[in-house]
This record gives sequence, C-alpha cells and structure tokens, in this order.
Amino acid sequence: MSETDTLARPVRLALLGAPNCGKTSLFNALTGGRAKVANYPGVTVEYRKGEFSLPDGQIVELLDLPGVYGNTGKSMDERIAIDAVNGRLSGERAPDAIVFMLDAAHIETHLHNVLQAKNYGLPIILVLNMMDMAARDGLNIDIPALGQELGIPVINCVAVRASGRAPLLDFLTEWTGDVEHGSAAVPKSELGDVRELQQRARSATTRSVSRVHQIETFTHRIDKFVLHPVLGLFILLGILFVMFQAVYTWSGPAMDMIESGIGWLQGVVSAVLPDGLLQSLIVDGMIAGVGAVLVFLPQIIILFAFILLLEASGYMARAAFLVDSIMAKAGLNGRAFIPLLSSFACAIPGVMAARTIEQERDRLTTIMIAPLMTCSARWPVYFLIIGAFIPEGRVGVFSQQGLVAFGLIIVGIVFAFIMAAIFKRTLARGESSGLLIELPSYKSPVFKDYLRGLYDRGMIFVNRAGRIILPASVVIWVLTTFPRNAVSINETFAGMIGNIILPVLQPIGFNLEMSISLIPAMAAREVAVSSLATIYAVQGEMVEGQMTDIIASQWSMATGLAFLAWFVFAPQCLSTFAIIRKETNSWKWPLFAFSYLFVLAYLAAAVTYHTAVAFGLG
Ligand SMILES: Nc1nc2c(ncn2[C@@H]2O[C@H](COP(=O)(O)OP(=O)(O)OP(=O)(O)O)[C@@H](O)[C@H]2O)c(=O)[nH]1
Ligand SMILES: [Mg+2]
Repeated sequence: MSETDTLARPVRLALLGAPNCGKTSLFNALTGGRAKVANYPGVTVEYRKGEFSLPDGQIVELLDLPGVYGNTGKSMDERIAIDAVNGRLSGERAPDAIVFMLDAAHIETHLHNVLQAKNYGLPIILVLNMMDMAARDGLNIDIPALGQELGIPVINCVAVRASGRAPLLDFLTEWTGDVEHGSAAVPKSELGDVRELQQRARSATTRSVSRVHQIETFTHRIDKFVLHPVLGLFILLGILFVMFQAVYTWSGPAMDMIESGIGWLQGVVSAVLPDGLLQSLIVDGMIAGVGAVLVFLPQIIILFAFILLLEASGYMARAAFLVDSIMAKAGLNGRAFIPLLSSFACAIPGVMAARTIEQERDRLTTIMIAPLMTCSARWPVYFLIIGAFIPEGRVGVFSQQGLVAFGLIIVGIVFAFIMAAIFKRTLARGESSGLLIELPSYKSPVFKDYLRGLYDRGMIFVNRAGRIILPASVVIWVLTTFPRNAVSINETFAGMIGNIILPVLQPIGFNLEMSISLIPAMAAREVAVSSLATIYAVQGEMVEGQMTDIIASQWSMATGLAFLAWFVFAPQCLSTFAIIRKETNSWKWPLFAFSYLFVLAYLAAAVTYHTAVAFGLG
C-alpha cells in the first residue's frame, strides 16, 4: 500500500466494551445506523461498520462490536469482537485505535477490562457512558482522577443524547488527528493476571468514585417485587397475558379499516378493468393475497409495542432470570433465553443470537429449538384460523381469542423445553452452566429508538408482503387459473401439484387448498394465508377480503384446529434452515431440524384432528 493510500483512508476506531453498555446506541447516533438496541446483554452478535464526520470535517470509520467480558473470547460473538480488534477478521484491516466503553453506573464491575484492553497495543480511550444513570444512582466520578489512575484519557458520555455525545466528539476531533499521524500515545501495557488487574481496578475506583448519597436505588426497589420467586412469576405471566389480550382487543378498528381499504381497492380495480385475466390477476391474485396478510399489521404492531417496551425497560433480563431454574430443568443454558426471545420476532436473529452461548452443545440445542418459538410470520396464520373458529366472546374479562393465542405460544414453549430435554440426553449431552446475566438498570425507553424499532418491525412485515407474498400470490394465481379449461381446482396445475401431497396430509384432516398453500409457505409461513386467499378468490368464493368467513364456512372446526396445531411446529421457512446451515456450518443440523419439526407438526395435527372429530367437530 502506498503512503497516499494510508493517508487517504479514514481513521478506524473500534467500539469495545462489556455487553449492554451502550455501544450500539452510540454507533447508531453517530453513523445514522439502525442496528438493534435493547436493554439486555448480548444484542449485537456481529461486527458492523459505519462512518461519521467530526465537527472539523474529518471522516472517522467506526466498528460496532459485540460486547465482551474479557480478552479471551469464550463465545462466538466475543471472538468476533476480539478478532476485529486484532485485525483477524477476513477482509478487514485492524482498527487504528480503541474506544473502550463502560457503563458508568456499574463502573466497578468492568473497570479491569479497560486495563486488559490496554494490552492490545493500540491507542485507547475510555468512554464512561450512561453518566445520567450514574447520577441518578448517586455516583460521583472524578473523571480526571480516574484518567490518572488508568493512564488513558477518560471522557464522560450519554450516548442517547446529542448534548451527552458532545464531549466525546470534541475529544475525538483532537485525538483522531494524533491517531492518524501516529502521534497518539499507546499506553504502557498492563502486566499481571485478571485477579491483579481487578485489584488495581478496585483501588482506582476507591480513589475516584464516591457515592454522594447511599440511597436504595430505584432498580433495587422494583426488583424486590419483580425478582421475587413467586410474585415475580405471577407478574411475568400477567404481563404476557395482558399483551395477548391487547393484541386482540385493541386491533379491531384498525383491522376493519385495512380490510375495507382492501375491499375498496378491489372494487375500484374491478370497475376500471374489464372482466378477464388481467382483472383476476390483480384482484384475486395480488390484492387478495397481499391484503390477506397485511390486514394483520395492527396486531403485529401491538405485539411489538409490548415486546420492545419490555426489551428497552430492562424487564426482559429479569424474565430470563425468573425462568432460569425452569430452563435449567430442561437442560437449557441460561444464556438461551435471549436467543429464544429474539426468535419471537423471527428465528433468524434468534439462531444468530445463540452465538453468545459458550458451550457448543448448548448453542446447538438452542438453535434446534429456536424454530418452536412463535415467530411473527406465524401470527397471520394464527389470527386467521382463530378468527374463523374461535368466537369473539369473553371468558370473564378475557378475550377468548386472546386466550387461545396465548395457549398456542405456551404450547410452542413447552415443546421447546421438552425437545431441549430430549436433545440434552441424546445429541448434545453434558452439563449446562446456569445463568450469569447482569441485570441492567431499569431505563425509560429512548422514545426515538422505541418508535424507530416499532416502525422497523412494521416495515419488515410490510416489506415481506411486497418481496415474498406478492410474487408468491402471482405464482399461485397462475397455477390456480391455468389451464383455462379446468372446471374445478383439481384440474388446475395447483390442484395437480396439491394432489401429489394430499394423500400424506388428508389423514390429518387437511384439504386440497391447505395442501397447496403449504408449498409456497416454505418461502415464508404467512404465505400460507395469502395463498389460501388467492385460491379461494380465484374459485370465486371471496367477497371482498372476508377470509375468516370463507375459512369458517369451508373447513370443519377439526380441520382448522389441525392447521393451527401444524403451525405451532411448522417445518416451514427455508430461510430458517439456511441460517441453521450457516451457523452450524453443516447440513446435518438443518436437515435434522426439518425432520423433527415435520414429525412433530404431523403428529400434532393428527392428534388434534382426530380428537376434535371424536368430540363431534369434524
Ligand atoms: N439512560 C441511558 N441509556 C442508555 C445510554 N446509552 C445506551 N442506553 C440504553 O442502554 C441499553 C443498551 O444499549 P445498546 O446500545 O444496545 O448496548 P450495547 O453495548 O450495544 O449492547 P450489546 O450489543 O448487548 O453489547 C439500551 O436500552 C439503550 O437505550 C445512556 O447514555 N443513557
Ligand atoms: Mg450492541
């Protein structure tokens, strides 16, 4: 590389620090990134690059890294961070300097890690983030004194506020120039083992940190209730319960609006275009298919409004703590909680989040059961079938439909635990470690981040409608419309394909339409819903977006319930298997996951169907 290249490239800084100290918040704020931020450890499991300019116009490249607890890299995500700092990531050059971040409110816990990080042999500064929280808890930190103790510059910061980031930006303006010209100091490395460094860190804090007033912190006061072994579990169940009730009781008006919007659009297109293939393609194929899924957007938004609130407040880490002993009984590693929780949005980030689990066999077990968590793509299926077969009434004050949805989630979780227990005793034997989770302080969500998170979740749902559901609906429309002389669905191409797998699915109560819909659902689970909508629309059964009515009139209750049972396990969605293949670096695990999920789905649907028939619901 020539000297001019070296000069032309921007200074590269690596954001290193313990999990949950606010690295990604700073990264997003500076670079305009939209990476996920949440108030529990282990959110970031990949490295990410971004650029920003300093007040004087200098360009700086910033690396956001997964959190680390030390410098040894015990888990996959920590290794990524350490490799990044050492310049061992393929295709990436090493950073020029380290910005080490610490949560000021918990300064005692991780201070020795800064000392360790000096040994990377790069210029380094310490950013004390969450100074607002430290102030709330009555901590007084003498920053110049701390800098003296550590032998590196220390800067205070509140990553989530522009005014809180200003001191850091001012400092960087000076410092990165020095880094660029090689005149920034590389601190003297620290000798000694972890214990010695901890000792040194302790004496550094004694000299520079004091508590102004020894109050019982806000967090401690709340945790007395929330972490109580019995009361805590009731609070957790209560919260989940309210969440599902809200999903059902608040979504009605918005859904009605979307539904009438879709009906109106179909009406307009039918009026403008002459009867014929083009009109049918647009009205029965595209609008019916996409609309059937989009109508559930309000429910998805309400669901995530709760989940994101719980994540941002710091409650989720408490939930992990509460269920830890139950998870341990199933042989699950305590660290599995967060990956499994992430799988409620989608199994893909969930499978990736399992990187935080150190023991390989525990990571594999977690990956194998992640698809049993109710990902948001299943919701449209649940909403549709529940809407069709479960009356809207109430049991006491609770919405009946909300109860059933809650029940389905619980069945998924229970089976995940059962499967984990089985895997633990067969495939992935060995001891699991319990949960060592640092409980974050409670925080009120950063409003902007919260709204953006909610918007992003909504957009993911809507984008899938455009990217996956629309093309799938067109394909299904073609297959159900041709050949033109077909007099029933049986004679269409879709019917012919569906009839190949129908013999396998008929014994569990599935009909031809359902069999057809399961094939494109491999692309995404909610495509089952859009495909059913298109199939019924082409057959002329649909009247303006009333899918639930069609399903209720065409299927028996037993069939509907069997379909629900199938989707609790749903060996669907190729992307899930693709990510399992990537994260385990083998074909064995995705094939295994597919097979066991298929067997479970089949058995669950069979048992449900035949039980329902026995009760006269066939
Ligand atoms: N009050 C306050 N909250 C902050 C500050 N910085 C970050 N947060 C919050 O702290 C939580 C953790 O922030 P993240 O940016 O996800 O932390 P991270 O270091 O990237 O965490 P990992 O990816 O798990 O390593 C989020 O809820 C943020 O909103 C701050 O300066 N003050
Ligand atoms: Mg992060």
